[in-house]
Parts: sequence; structure tokens; C-alpha cells
Amino acid sequence: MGSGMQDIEIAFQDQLQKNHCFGCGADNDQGLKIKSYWADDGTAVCRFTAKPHHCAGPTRYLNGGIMATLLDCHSICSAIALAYRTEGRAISEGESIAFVTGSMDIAYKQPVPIDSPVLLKAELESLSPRKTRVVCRLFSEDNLCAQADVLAVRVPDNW
Ligand SMILES: CCCCCCCCCCCC(=O)SCCNC(=O)CCNC(=O)[C@H](O)C(C)(C)COP(=O)(O)OP(=O)(O)OC[C@H]1O[C@@H](n2cnc3c(N)ncnc32)[C@H](O)[C@@H]1OP(=O)(O)O
Repeated sequence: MGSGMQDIEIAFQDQLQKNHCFGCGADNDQGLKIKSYWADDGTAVCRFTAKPHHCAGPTRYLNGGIMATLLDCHSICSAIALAYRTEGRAISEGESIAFVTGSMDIAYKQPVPIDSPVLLKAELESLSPRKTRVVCRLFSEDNLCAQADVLAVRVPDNW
């Protein structure tokens, strides 16, 4: 797909039904409402601009829990998108696919300035029909600031 495609693509989260998650739910009006897309290189990307109240102790830095939510939600939504793609279906077409976080390890490498947009980049590896490993990196101003290793586990859609 060309570099302009992302602008007209629909975010993974806007194709998922009835998702009230604080981080990624399109149906949570008080949530972060992240938006994730496929990139040309097969990774999934998400850009997010924090609000001032997402701060850490010092107001100039992004809160680590918010960072964890961004890494977690972008990873899980990307694992869901990969599963649909692997099954040759558009997101939410046919029987719905759900994954949740089984585990997540995060390395916080550098503080994240709160007033710059962050870029999340997820690399996905399907380990089995139920398990997808996601390595998700968070960048600010081209600096790698955090990295998460996530195990996404497929669950029934009534989880
Ligand atoms: C609807 C809206 C749509 C849209 C939905 C979008 C939602 C986005 C959500 C954002 C992310 C979240 O916040 S999710 C919420 C936070 N996460 C949770 O609350 C999860 C709570 N945990 C659980 O429900 C459960 O423990 C599960 C589902 C993770 C696993 O339980 P299970 O279903 O009984 O399966 P189980 O047999 O134990 O595990 C399956 C395989 O995964 C492995 N496995 C499981 N947990 C781990 C672990 N911590 N570390 C290593 N490996 C693990 C097992 O070894 C096994 O491997 P093998 O033997 O097969 O090799």
C-alpha cells in the first residue's frame, strides 16, 4: 500500500464492535481512544498525543501507566487485526476474534516529553492459534523510550 493509504484506512479500533476499553475502546468516551493501522513494512503503528493530565510526577513527562496502556492496547488490537488478516477476513467480519493480555514486560528507557506526539510500532509473531507475541516500541522524537514484550492470548468473544 502507498504511504498515503493510512489516511483513508479505517483504524483497527474503529472496526471493532462494542469495545469499552479505557485505552483502545471506541465506545469509551473517557478513554484514550488510540488508533492503530498497518504500516507498509508489516508492523502496526499508532500515533498518540497526550493531554496535560497524563503526566508523571514532573508535569513535563508522560505517566508510565499511560505508556503501559498505550503499549498494551496497541499490541492487543494489532494481534486481533493480525488474526483477522490471517483468516482472510476484514476486522469484525464473521465470528468475532478477541485477544487479551496474558503477560507484558516493559523496559522504560527514557522519560517521554508529554508535549510531543509518541509513535508506537508493533512487530507481531504468531506463536500458535491462541498465542501471539508482540514486541512494541514507543518512540518520542525518534528516540526509543520504552519497549514492551507482550503475550496476546486468544479468548472467546464473550470473555
Ligand atoms: C470484546 C471486545 C473486542 C475488542 C477487545 C479489545 C480488548 C483490548 C484489551 C486491551 C488489553 C487488556 O487490557 S486485556 C485485560 C488484561 N488481561 C487480563 O485481564 C487477562 C486475564 N487472564 C485471563 O483471562 C487468562 O489467564 C488468559 C485468557 C490470559 C489465559 O487463560 P486460559 O484461556 O485459561 O488459557 P491458558 O490455557 O491458561 O493459556 C493459553 C496459552 O497461553 C499461555 N499463557 C497464558 N498466560 C500466560 C502468561 N502470563 N505467561 C505466559 N504464557 C501464558 C499458556 O501457557 C497457554 O499456552 P499453550 O499451552 O497454549 O502453549
